[in-house]
Amino acid sequence: MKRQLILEDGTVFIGEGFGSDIETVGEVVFNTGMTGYQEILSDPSYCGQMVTLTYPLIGNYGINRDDFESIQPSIKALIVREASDMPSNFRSELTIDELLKEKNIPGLSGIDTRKLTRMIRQHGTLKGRLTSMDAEVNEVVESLQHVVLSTDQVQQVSTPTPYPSPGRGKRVVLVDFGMKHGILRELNQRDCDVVVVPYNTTVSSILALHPDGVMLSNGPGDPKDVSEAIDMVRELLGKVPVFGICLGHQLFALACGADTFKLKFGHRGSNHPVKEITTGKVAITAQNHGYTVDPASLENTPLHITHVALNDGTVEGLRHDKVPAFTVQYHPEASPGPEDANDLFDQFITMMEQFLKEEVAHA
Ligand SMILES: NC(=O)CC[C@H](N)C(=O)O
Repeated sequence: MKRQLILEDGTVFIGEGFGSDIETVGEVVFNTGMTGYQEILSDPSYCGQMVTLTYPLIGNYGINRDDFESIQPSIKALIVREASDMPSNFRSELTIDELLKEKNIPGLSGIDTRKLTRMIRQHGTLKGRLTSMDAEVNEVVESLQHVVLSTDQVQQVSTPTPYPSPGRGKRVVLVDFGMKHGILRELNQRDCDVVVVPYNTTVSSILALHPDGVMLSNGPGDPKDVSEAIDMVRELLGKVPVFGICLGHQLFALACGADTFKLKFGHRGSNHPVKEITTGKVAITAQNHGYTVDPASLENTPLHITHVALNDGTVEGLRHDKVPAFTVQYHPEASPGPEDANDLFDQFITMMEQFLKEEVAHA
């Protein structure tokens, strides 16, 4: 059935509906990955966003059991050029239409996603409503101009209670701001004894778990909306090694006195080159973020930049000068995307080992 995407600037895209037929409002963003739609649509960092994919054919290898990045996808809508209803892959169990119906997520296909992406690149991300053909465009545009998008996405996707993911190696408390499964997978692969905790866990509750290190996960929304986590990170620094990814990186920067701001249209894709400053080494990375750390705000902080984005020069990695803590804006857990930066998890293990040795030496 026909369905329309109405943007806050009055642009209307008419296409074919698939998935659920509910109406929805959200921030429209684009992702440039050529594959990885299953991981993208289940990445909790997209909570509250309608995602358009620039690659034209989506769903052609189906949906499988293994590639989800969360149990309950939280994207508002999926917007594609063509949704395949004839997937071909030995792992495929569902079509993309079947998955979106099951998860109550609406989809729109058959629109010019290149045009939509160019508009977002020109104007910045836009609010939009995906609705039936009955909706009156002027009324929707008027209402979109007043819509305030939610600011509690982390609360919506974080685990409500702690849970273990046992191992025999280093004890890592993983603070879940909307964690992708990939982060847990990387820690488990290194035999870490992981305890996943809610976003608003206090430092004393974290330390009561006797962690060797703390991981700050990725997550949706503006990092400034999670002020309790900023205070928590500040208090944690120096007591235990810290590694942060994406939202975790932004919270670390804010906790150390730096600032963040919203990019015009963000970085979302699987092929973003990032340079490590000390070695000059370039990694092709998976990214999904709308906010970034302001480099000018780092001046009077104990932080230095370790990585930069080669596309636009924005900050991609930070390290604390005095205590064991480092973070990256990109996704070393990949899923989807290249695994070039995977060794950051090994660096975290080394940092925890080093910290333990120093503690023993000082005891
Ligand atoms: N993937 C993430 O953790 C994203 C962080 C933050 N929500 C942003 O958009 O910048």
